[in-house]
Amino acid sequence: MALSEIMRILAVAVTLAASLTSVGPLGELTDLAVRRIEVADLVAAAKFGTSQPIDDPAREQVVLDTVRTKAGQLGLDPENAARFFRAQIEANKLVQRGLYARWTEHPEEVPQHKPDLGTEVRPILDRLTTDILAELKDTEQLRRPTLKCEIHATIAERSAVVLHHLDRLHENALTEAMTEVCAK
Ligand SMILES: O=C(O)C(=O)C[C@]1(C(=O)O)C=C[C@@H](O)C=C1
Repeated sequence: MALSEIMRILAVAVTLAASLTSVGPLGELTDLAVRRIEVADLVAAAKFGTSQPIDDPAREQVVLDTVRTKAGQLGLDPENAARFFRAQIEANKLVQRGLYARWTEHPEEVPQHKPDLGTEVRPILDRLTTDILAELKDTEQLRRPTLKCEIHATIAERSAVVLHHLDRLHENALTEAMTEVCAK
């Protein structure tokens, strides 16, 4: 097979992989939870080796207040939305703690680039808040405490682990993040 042919097939494969979402009606919401978990790596990189603690209750309050306000504007139950985001925050902290432990033991794995929390990382989390709320709205009818929802959540979560090549730390964080998905 000619090299140009191989390159063409590779390009198609990469495009397909990039456009894939996790499986089922909760796939997109699950992928957004994964993105938020992956941003935890940046949060950890920003904070590690500084005096800024992993737990920042004031920032959590800001995140959750924003969630309640925007959820209300979308016609979502503000407290349910806040509960979902509390799980996202717990998942984020789980990753940060895991990476701190890893980097303390293996300092050579500490990222070279230290992003700025305020100007680089939190704006990404803020954009994800908007995207996640829109997806919570889109999946509102399905997300009830039913077996059907639990099955879709499990399918989406399992496929996300494979699709995004999550290691055990990020897989555990995703499980944490999805605890409230069917608890409408
Ligand atoms: O913004 C931070 O400092 C974070 O660590 C992120 C985050 C979050 O998930 O939104 C997680 C833990 C903190 O307590 C506050 C917020």
